Amino acid sequence: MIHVPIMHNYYELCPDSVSMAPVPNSPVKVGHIDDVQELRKTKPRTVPQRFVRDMTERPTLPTTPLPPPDTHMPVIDFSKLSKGNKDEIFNLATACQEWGFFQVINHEIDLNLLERIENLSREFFMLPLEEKQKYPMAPGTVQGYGQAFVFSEDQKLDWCNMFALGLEPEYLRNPNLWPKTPERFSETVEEYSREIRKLCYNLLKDIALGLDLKGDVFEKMFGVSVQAIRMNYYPPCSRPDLVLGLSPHSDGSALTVLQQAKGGPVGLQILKNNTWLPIQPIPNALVINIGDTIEVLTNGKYRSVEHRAVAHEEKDRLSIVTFFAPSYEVELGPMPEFVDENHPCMYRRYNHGEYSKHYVTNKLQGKKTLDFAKIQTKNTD
Ligand SMILES: COC(=O)C(/C=C/C1=C(C)CCCC1(C)C)=C/O[C@H]1C=C(C)C(=O)O1
Ligand SMILES: O=C(O)CCC(=O)C(=O)O
Ligand SMILES: [Fe+2]
Repeated sequence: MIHVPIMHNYYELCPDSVSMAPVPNSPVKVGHIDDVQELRKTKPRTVPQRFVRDMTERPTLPTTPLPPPDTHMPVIDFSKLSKGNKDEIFNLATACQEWGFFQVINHEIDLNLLERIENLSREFFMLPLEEKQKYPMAPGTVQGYGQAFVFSEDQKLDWCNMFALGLEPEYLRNPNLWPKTPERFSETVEEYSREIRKLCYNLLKDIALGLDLKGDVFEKMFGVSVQAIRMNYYPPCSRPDLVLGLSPHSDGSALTVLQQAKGGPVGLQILKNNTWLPIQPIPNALVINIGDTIEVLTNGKYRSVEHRAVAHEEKDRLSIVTFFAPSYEVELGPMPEFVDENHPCMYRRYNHGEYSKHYVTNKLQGKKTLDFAKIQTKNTD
């Protein structure tokens, strides 16, 4: 039996993969990070320089009319998957291969639960700053209230406040970071997480079937899966054309589940055919995306797609994101089913705990984090 300590920061978060011992802290100098909600309260017409992106990074903002229908993210009907509908499994496989993203409707999660988590998340972000700062995200760490993925004083900041918690396995939890207000916050997070976990296992089963694998292959492989939740709050910004809500990245998970709060503006954009495509939310649907783990396991057949969030001039936006990943003890690499002479092995084998440590100790920068696992091919030009 392995005993894993309670982990409070990113160095401790991933124990040494061999000894499972925590590795010592390292101070990270990130400079002053303005709280964007507080900045917004002063309604500045200019945004602080630290949020202003270089020209090449500035967003293209959603235009009217909206993009044509063939650029709409696929919609998967979970009630059909539940009945074992082969056509829907095929649609899911196509969505994973061609988009890396899809929206799930009829997901069987109580809409009242989605509404409750949304309301409680919003209530949390609306608390006074001093209250939220009782659960601080320490510099360089990813849990608590603040800005994650900031590692230097000159790094540009996202126009976003985050609140994140590690949920499973138990050792990821830091009880000091679980808010006492709003009331029922913690119980609702627990209930929500159980439902999302079920959805993830079900989707992984259908993803496996769509790949001609056994339905339980991922569940068996993942061991005691890692699960984390992050609430992202994007206040309105007077210059959304200059800032990013969330920097471009792919998710280091196997699957990510994104709930976009009702009534919010379009904010999520995914990189498709080298163009940033805004995603129109479908009411009550959940957005699912393929993370780096599935890209590696399928040897790149299914890819984790780069995405980002943009801010809006007048409206705020709230998203609730679940990251679902294998146990940190699991060794990953392309499955033999996806490697042959036409599909050479593109990723090395590695320990997911090591990948996680690498992921959370580097800034979000497109798909750069996955270089950790890529086998570098020689450039013959
Ligand atoms: C953008 O992706 C993330 O923020 C993220 C972080 C997840 C985590 C927490 C918020 C707290 C507990 C640790 C954990 C790293 C899971 C993505 O999660 C992915 C990335 C890796 C790697 C992973 O295992 O899940
Ligand atoms: O808020 C969003 O739409 C995107 C969130 C996201 O990509 C993330 O938290 O990893
Ligand atoms: Fe993401």
